[in-house]
Amino acid sequence: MTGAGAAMRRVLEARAGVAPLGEAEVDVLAELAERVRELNEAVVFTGVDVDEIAAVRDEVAALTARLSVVRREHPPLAEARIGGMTRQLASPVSGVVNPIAPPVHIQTLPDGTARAEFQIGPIYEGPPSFVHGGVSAMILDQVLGMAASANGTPGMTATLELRYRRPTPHGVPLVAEGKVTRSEGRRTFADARILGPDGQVTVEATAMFVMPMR
Ligand SMILES: CCCCCCCCCCCC(=O)SCCNC(=O)CCNC(=O)[C@H](O)C(C)(C)COP(=O)(O)OP(=O)(O)OC[C@H]1O[C@@H](n2cnc3c(N)ncnc32)[C@H](O)[C@@H]1OP(=O)(O)O
Repeated sequence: MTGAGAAMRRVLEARAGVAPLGEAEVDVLAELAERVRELNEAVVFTGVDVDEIAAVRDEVAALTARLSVVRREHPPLAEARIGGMTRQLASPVSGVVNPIAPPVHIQTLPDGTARAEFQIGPIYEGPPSFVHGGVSAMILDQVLGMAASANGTPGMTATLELRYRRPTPHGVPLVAEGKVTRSEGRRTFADARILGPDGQVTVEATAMFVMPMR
């Protein structure tokens, strides 16, 4: 087997026998990830002296060693179900147990819209006081992908076109929403956007998803 479809099928088969995380485990890992997000921001913004930074560095290394005593072979794609959708716990965008995820909690509505109300912290800054354009793209890709999945036509992102209309501020409430516009065979097209706190569109996106065959 070759291609993305075959590769993903192989991985899914390998993971098929792995028990999903229980809710208690998800909850405590999500709390740990939240503490690490706070740590990430503290690292970026700390003003303590060099000796204190070195001491914290060593403590963090010791904590990493403790967690690594037992290591999973695959990221936890726990199949806890919310609103009929599989939760991607380790997603770098929406995964609650992934400390590099903002995270953005995306819900799918009965009309097929994927929607998230979220806030981006200052460590995702690109231009001063605004969200990095790549971070906006990442969030929109995930929203679009979830809309495609909710439509019953999931796929790999084949194209993603962004139009940055206005800068997206960080540290304020934002909304991302997307919906499938049409589906043709293995191809699904969807539109999405990010809205600022004033309700104005900051970024628009159009994507095409292709369900891989090979
Ligand atoms: C579970 C909970 C929630 C889940 C929610 C999940 C959300 C996840 C969101 C993030 C998703 C990602 O990051 S995905 C990762 C980033 N994307 C990738 O890595 C994709 C890499 N590319 C690929 O693997 C491949 O190129 C594919 C799968 C896109 C297409 O390969 P393929 O399966 O062989 O398809 P192929 O026969 O070539 O093409 C099929 C049809 O689509 C057209 N087509 C294919 N690619 C393109 C293209 N880039 N631009 C235009 N058209 C294209 C072809 O012309 C053809 O049209 P016709 O001849 O039929 O007319």
